[in-house]
Amino acid sequence: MSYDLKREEEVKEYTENLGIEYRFGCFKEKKPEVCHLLADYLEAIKKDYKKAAKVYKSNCDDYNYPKSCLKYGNYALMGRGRDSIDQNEALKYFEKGCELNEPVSCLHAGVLLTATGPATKVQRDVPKGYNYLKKSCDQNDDKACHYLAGMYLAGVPKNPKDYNPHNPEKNVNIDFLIKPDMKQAFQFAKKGCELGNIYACANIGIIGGSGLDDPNLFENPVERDVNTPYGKPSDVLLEGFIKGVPCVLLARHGRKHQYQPSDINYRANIWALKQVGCTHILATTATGSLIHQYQPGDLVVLDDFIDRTWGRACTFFDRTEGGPRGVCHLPMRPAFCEKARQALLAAAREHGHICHETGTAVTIQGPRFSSRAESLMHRSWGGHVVNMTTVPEVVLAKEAGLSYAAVALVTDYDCWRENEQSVSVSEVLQMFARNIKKAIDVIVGAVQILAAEEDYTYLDIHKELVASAVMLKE
Ligand SMILES: CSC[C@H]1O[C@H](OP(=O)(O)O)[C@H](O)[C@@H]1O
Ligand SMILES: Nc1ncnc2[nH]cnc12
Repeated sequence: MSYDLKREEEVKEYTENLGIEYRFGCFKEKKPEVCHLLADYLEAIKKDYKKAAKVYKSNCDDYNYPKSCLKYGNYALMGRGRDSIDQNEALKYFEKGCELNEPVSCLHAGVLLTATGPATKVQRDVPKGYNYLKKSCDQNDDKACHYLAGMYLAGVPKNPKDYNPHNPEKNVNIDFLIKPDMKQAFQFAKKGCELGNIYACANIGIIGGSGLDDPNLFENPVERDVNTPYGKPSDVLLEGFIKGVPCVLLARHGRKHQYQPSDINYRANIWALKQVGCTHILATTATGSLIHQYQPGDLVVLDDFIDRTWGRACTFFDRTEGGPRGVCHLPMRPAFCEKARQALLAAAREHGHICHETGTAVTIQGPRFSSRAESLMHRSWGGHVVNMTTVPEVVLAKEAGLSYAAVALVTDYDCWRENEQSVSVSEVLQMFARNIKKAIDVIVGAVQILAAEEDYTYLDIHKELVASAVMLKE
């Protein structure tokens, strides 16, 4: 029989019949999956939580139906369909659901057994709770993986009262049931992220340029030696957390600054960061100023570039084995991700650093600096700063569908000003060293801002743009 669900009477008749069918399947045919549907029906259509609770409970007790155990556990936790809240009763049902391999039950059992605080009525049992959480994460529950990452990140103290959440250095001598372990934390966060939990992701790649080749951004970083279809990146990746956000650090020129700008494997650098799960890249770059107003020591959040490089591999779409297929004609306006740019700017402002909102970088081939005539020409073209690395890095990050932005530190006035010495390496490095704190403040602040963002749709837009730019003739 078919129903016209636009007509009220027919909707009523349909739902009544549904109830009859479910009752029959549950009580007469004794089918646990139908009993669960009946309880859902009582809950959602009839809003009869007492009856729903009864059906979930008996379907768990008598038929061992895992989803009903989870549901009844939730009812006990919320006091729904019952006279009161009972965390221990909830735990009993979550544990049973977990033993029946229901991953969300494992998550809830694990959280109840490991949680602390005045509202907790369950006897804390961290090893047992850990096993439940691990089982849940192994069964691909993203929240359990994220929760485990948090446990390893901060460590789980034997006595929560000993723990100082505001001053982690004070915790080094306390007893831990689970010791802080960045490697484990990162692995769980990464899995949570791969399973689609954006809070576990916010995997931000940081490319440190000249002067920031080997910064001490993480406690206990984990080194990862990776390879890509395009070869090796400039150095190992350093994985760790910045204030709880999983990040990956890469030295653009290598940690010993062993690669000059045109020898950097930009493709491998970007691919490697994407490969380990980065959704964003924040980069630093030391730059010469091409205008009076941008003074040495200032920061500039780049918003455009002029490409004066040659011979650098500047696309992933070149039929490399393991790389993408097709021909990619990517629009370059805007060149940088506006969200990431705004995060850098906001972080600079928060710290009170002078930071220019926009800037066009002229990227020269190097390794030599510009001649005076070139410098004057770059000025006349509308360039604001000059460096040697933004191209093709920004282009490749965009092709990879990543959110990329760069903060430039002005280190010199290049060589266009009358009666002034030309730029030199020592000037660049000295200036960067004097201002390194600014660059670090901005990166660390932007990481926090980007990770707190709840709407990640802009990342989909980056990916869609790439997809729409590819001509596939295969
Ligand atoms: C060390 S002077 C020139 C060098 O500095 C800049 O490096 P990075 O962009 O990696 O910070 C500039 O682009 C040149 O590569
Ligand atoms: N003047 C300059 N030209 C090119 N790259 C630079 N990096 C820092 N200063 C620079």
